[in-house]
Amino acid sequence: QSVAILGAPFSKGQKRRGVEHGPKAIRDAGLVERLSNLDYAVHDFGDLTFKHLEKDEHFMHVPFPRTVGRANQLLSGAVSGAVGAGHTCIMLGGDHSLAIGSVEGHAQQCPDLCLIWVDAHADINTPLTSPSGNLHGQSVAFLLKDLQNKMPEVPGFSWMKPFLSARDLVYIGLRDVDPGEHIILKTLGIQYFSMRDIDRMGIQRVMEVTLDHLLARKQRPIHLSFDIDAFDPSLAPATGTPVNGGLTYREGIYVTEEIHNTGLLSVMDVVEVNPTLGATPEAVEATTSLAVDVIASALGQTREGAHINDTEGF
Ligand SMILES: N[C@@H](CCCCC(O)O)C(=O)O
Ligand SMILES: [Mn+2]
Ligand SMILES: [Mn+2]
Ligand SMILES: [Mn+2]
Repeated sequence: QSVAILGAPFSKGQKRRGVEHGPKAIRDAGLVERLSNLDYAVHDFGDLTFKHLEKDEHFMHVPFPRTVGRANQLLSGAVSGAVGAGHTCIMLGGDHSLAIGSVEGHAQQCPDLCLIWVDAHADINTPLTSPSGNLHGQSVAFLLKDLQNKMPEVPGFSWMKPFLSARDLVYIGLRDVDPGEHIILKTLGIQYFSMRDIDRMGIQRVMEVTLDHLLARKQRPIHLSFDIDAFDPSLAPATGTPVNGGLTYREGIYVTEEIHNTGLLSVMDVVEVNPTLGATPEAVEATTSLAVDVIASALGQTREGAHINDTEGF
């Protein structure tokens, strides 16, 4: 069992400073040690170096399209390489625009992958529907084949083409969806579980239906794209777009335990941790240690404990 850690210190998918410090903050919360204790061979590939392109005019109201596109092209190669080398890959953001490169690179190795998007937001705006222009709210639109007749050619993204089918995607945690996103979710018939659905069904049933929807026909690699703002802001305050009424700690851990138990997790993104946005050092620490907890849970840490055969003293 080997896990590769890839840091992606990148923030240009949105306008707030600080999210580029996410990878270091998550590492400083003890990620490598926690994973080593789980019996993984941990390969920390360090942080990617992203170039800020000089001339990078807006595309419509979309800022930094070429910088974001280039960053994702670089990340795609790194994720493809890590997966190709046989590692389970943990991508540390950085803002959620990084999922474009992460999922694309994963799909180069695993074209039949399925995507579980855990987030308060759908991140499925096109440049034409986006209220902000920020690319971290448009990531999924760049991945979906079903949206291509609705997507303009955005400068910086000519290196990729959409590969994902709407039926291979499930959302968990939605509670702040724009009108343009809602019509896309409905029109494409995308399977989603909003916070209301979680309230009605309970997280156990949500995971049952999610994994059945994605895996019943055929077992295949899972890409888990986990936006820390899926959690309630009381648990993850140090993030750029907090929304009240999010996942409890136990719901988030249950999601990752169930994904681990499929044995199919191949790449996990953990994004939108912004250590400069915590009101106190304790708020930052709560957010970064939560990120480490969900990664450890996705990689097999269990709440009931675990042992190896010749456990000490028994
Ligand atoms: N839907 C909003 C907010 C996106 C939030 C991005 C990330 O935190 O999920 C937008 O498109 O600007
Ligand atoms: Mn900074
Ligand atoms: Mn997101
Ligand atoms: Mn979000």
